[in-house]
Amino acid sequence: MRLLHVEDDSNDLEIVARTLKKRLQVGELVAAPTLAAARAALSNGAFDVLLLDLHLPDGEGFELLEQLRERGNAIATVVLTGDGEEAAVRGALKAGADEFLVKDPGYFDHLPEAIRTAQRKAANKLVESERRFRALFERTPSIAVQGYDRERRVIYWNRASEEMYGFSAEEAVGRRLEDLIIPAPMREGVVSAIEAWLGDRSRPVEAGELTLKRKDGSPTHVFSSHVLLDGPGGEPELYCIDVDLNRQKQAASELERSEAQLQQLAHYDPLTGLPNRTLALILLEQALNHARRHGHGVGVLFVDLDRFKNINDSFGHPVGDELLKQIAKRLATRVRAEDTLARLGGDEFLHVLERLEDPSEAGLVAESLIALLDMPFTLSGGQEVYVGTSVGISIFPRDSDTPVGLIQHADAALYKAKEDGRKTFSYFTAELGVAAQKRIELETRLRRAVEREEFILHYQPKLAVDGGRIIGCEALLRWLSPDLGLVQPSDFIPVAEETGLIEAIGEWVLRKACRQAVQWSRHGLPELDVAVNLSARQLWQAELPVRIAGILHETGLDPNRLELELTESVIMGQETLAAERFGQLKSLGVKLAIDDFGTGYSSLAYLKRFPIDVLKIDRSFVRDIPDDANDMAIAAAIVAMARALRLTVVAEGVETLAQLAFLAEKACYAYQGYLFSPPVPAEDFERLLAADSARKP
Ligand SMILES: Nc1nc2c(ncn2[C@@H]2O[C@H](COP(=O)(O)O[C@H]3[C@@H](O)[C@H](n4cnc5c(=O)[nH]c(N)nc54)O[C@@H]3COP(=O)(O)O)[C@@H](O)[C@H]2O)c(=O)[nH]1
Repeated sequence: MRLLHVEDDSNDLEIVARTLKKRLQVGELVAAPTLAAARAALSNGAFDVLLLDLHLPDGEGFELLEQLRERGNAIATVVLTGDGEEAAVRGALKAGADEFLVKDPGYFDHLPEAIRTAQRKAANKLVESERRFRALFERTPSIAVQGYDRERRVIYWNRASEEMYGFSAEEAVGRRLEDLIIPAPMREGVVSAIEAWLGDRSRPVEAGELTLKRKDGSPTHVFSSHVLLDGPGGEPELYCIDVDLNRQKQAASELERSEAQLQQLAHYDPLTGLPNRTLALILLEQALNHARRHGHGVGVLFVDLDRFKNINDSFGHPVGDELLKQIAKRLATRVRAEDTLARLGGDEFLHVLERLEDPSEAGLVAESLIALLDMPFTLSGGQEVYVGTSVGISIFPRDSDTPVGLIQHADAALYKAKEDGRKTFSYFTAELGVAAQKRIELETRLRRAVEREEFILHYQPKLAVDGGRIIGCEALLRWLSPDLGLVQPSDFIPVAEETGLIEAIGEWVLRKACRQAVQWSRHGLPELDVAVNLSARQLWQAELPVRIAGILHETGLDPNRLELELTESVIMGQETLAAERFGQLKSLGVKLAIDDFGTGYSSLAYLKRFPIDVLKIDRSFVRDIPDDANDMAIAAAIVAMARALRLTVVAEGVETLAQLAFLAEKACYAYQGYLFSPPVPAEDFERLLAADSARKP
């Protein structure tokens, strides 16, 4: 056993030496009267036991304990203290001492026992800390720890090192560092840096990024840190701690990728790849700033597809998506490098024209976009579909100087373009702004009206031209608004259509009319047909047939007594889809009527394609009978055509006896109009019906 006794009292040194030689197997006992002497002794060789007086002429014993701890030196240490130095003892034990002995008069006698206890504790501590650190090093993933002896031979190689460098611990232990993982050009430098460190501990090998090599020769990027420790017997051991930068770089690039993905999702429409509304607003803001600096205009084109919803509802969303992609691609062919094309959502696109010299340029672009989308699209299923386009235009700085304002105004102009008959464009005007504001207010009120069911139905009788008996009625919607009073359908149905509220309202109308017809029958009145108007949006609702079937079932109305009125314009340009939808409705057993006939195609071939039961002559052809020969000819032709096709023909808007006489002469089957009665509330209609049924045949 080698023992170092650090003590400045020569008397004590002598007695301790004598005592220990007698009672312990001490091979060598080195006395150090100062801390400096102790440090020198420790650097010249390893000791098994340290006896340390805490108060020395050149400092406190704690300093030595700290130094030993830093170097990982595990000498069994007994501190020698004066009486009453409990705090110092606690500090020494904390700093790494294993045992203490108070220097009272007989303390020499207790020294051997204290040394043995310290040795036992130090050994246990070593075993325990070794176990902990081994487990830690072994289990830490992606931190490779390797230990090397003075000759740079591997003495320790943890699991992460196996993974990082490809050598198993078995393969690595005993081999030199430079032969394992150091690329040839670095070898000399690494060896000399380590040699220098071993020779002078104040010149450590710097930590840093290195490119080392794996077993298969491939490079690996690591951040390498190094420590020099005293091994058993005081031999230096070099430990390298390498962090895998490949993984970190991979993680960093994954993070970058996710961030880019997030950016993409936040700013681009995933379907078309075009900028979305958020990015469109940002780009428009930039365009406005640029325009302000250079004193030119910006055109904002709100592009909206006509009847896209029909395609979505009829062919399904995947087909709708495919079409939108094709539309986006086609639109993109007209976008100049400095301009922006964005998808705002649904079937709405935004085209921003920068460097606008004159507002008329925006109109020219709008015209070309409308023509571009007017050409058919061929879907992957082979279907050829047509979509019309309408465009609303606003101009910076004339109409607004904010992105939101410009988009809102372009939207208001779009509304006007749609009103003007679609496939057209319209510029924003101040009057449109007022109209748009009014529309928004109406929309808010209408939403409330749906929730509160502020609607009622009026019924207009349909009469046989021959004999004048009531053969049916048309249910016509009215809105009893608490703020606006009685609102006519022409004042709110377009907004209900635009906003989709018509779907809920239309369902209410159907249910109410069917229920009413059943109620009249229950009151003993004749069983009449009841006609209900269906809007375009309702017709293309995918679930419409199921809904109607449900209402018929729920109310108990014979399907044959329900007549669905559709205008010609709903069908125009959508003949294939319409034929399919009409077939579905017909299979429910209901009747189908074409309303406002004569205002659209009005062709025989077209009529033959659809399973129609009733033709209604638009009142514009009836109004000027008997003064307008042309209208009379048209009305007569429609009656003849309907009869040839065995369709029931009904003339609308009959106000005079002359009109009725004309219709009778042409053998028109039925009529409705103010001549007999305007649309009236259910109770009034019931009275009309009761009076009619009381009439003699
Ligand atoms: N989708 C739905 N649309 C509906 C519903 N209810 C009505 N409507 C649509 O509103 C349009 C206007 O309806 P309304 O103001 O009720 O006008 C009807 C009659 O009052 C009017 N009429 C009837 N006879 C005469 C007449 O002799 N002279 C004259 N000037 N007007 C008359 O015609 C309208 C009925 O027309 P039609 O529907 O074409 O048969 C209306 O056109 C509906 O489209 C609804 O529930 N859903």
